[in-house]
Amino acid sequence: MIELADLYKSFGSNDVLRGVDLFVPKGQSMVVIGGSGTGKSVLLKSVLGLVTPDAGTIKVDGTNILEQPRDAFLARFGMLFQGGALFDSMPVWQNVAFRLMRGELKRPKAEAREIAIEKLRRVGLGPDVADRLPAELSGGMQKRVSLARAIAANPEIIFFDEPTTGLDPIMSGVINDLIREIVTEMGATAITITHDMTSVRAIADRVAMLHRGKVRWEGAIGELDDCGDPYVDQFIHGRPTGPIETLR
Ligand SMILES: Nc1ncnc2c1ncn2[C@@H]1O[C@H](COP(=O)(O)OP(=O)(O)OP(=O)(O)O)[C@@H](O)[C@H]1O
Repeated sequence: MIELADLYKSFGSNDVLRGVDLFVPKGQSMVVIGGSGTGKSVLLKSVLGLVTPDAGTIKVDGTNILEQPRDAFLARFGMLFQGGALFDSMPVWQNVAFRLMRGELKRPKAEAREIAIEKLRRVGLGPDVADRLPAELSGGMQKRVSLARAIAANPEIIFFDEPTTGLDPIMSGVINDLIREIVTEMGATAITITHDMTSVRAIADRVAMLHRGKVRWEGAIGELDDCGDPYVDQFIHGRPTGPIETLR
């Protein structure tokens, strides 16, 4: 369970988060939508400890993680970064096993490799991929490798940052389905940021829309289309006119 309460963050005069409240029940998949620059990444980075909020609390299973050393929390956590963020000079299996080869989760090398190969299989990649370099793979395959890395340490909490950016619609569908399957299978609590409405529908149990530094609407995916909020309605249909101001 992840609970953000009254979260504030400004950069100079730019008030990005202005009292964000968000509750993600254990084992549920929350997708955060909202226009460019509304603070979706800042929100995720706050939970990760990469950004320090100015005010508010972030509780994971009831503990305010802003007051705790972050290491214990990060060990329970997996992340699929936008763009994949693989290490070019490392073979695929070492990318997948990265966190199993150092720090708190360290395993013997042979075991780490075995886990990496098993996770690669889970995302539809054969053992032949293990010793290749990321640059030798297609974008879709790299995304699968990143997904395998995100789940390598069997995390209880997973964040997906724009998981389908740069992929063709079919590969996006494959990645969305994999994310949904894996989150369900692992019983993980997930937060995904995306602009891709197909992803939203494939991945979400619940949806939250950020607008002007607050959660404008939050509800079950089944309620999204008929939620009656004009901001949500404009966003999900991609209408250039409506209450959300746009630069033309
Ligand atoms: N480290 C930082 N220093 C200064 N400003 C920042 C920093 N990180 C984010 N911002 C600002 O915070 C605002 C929100 O950025 P953020 O990346 O969270 O938006 P987003 O909703 O994820 O957008 P997109 O959908 O385009 O990725 C932007 O105005 C951005 O310039």
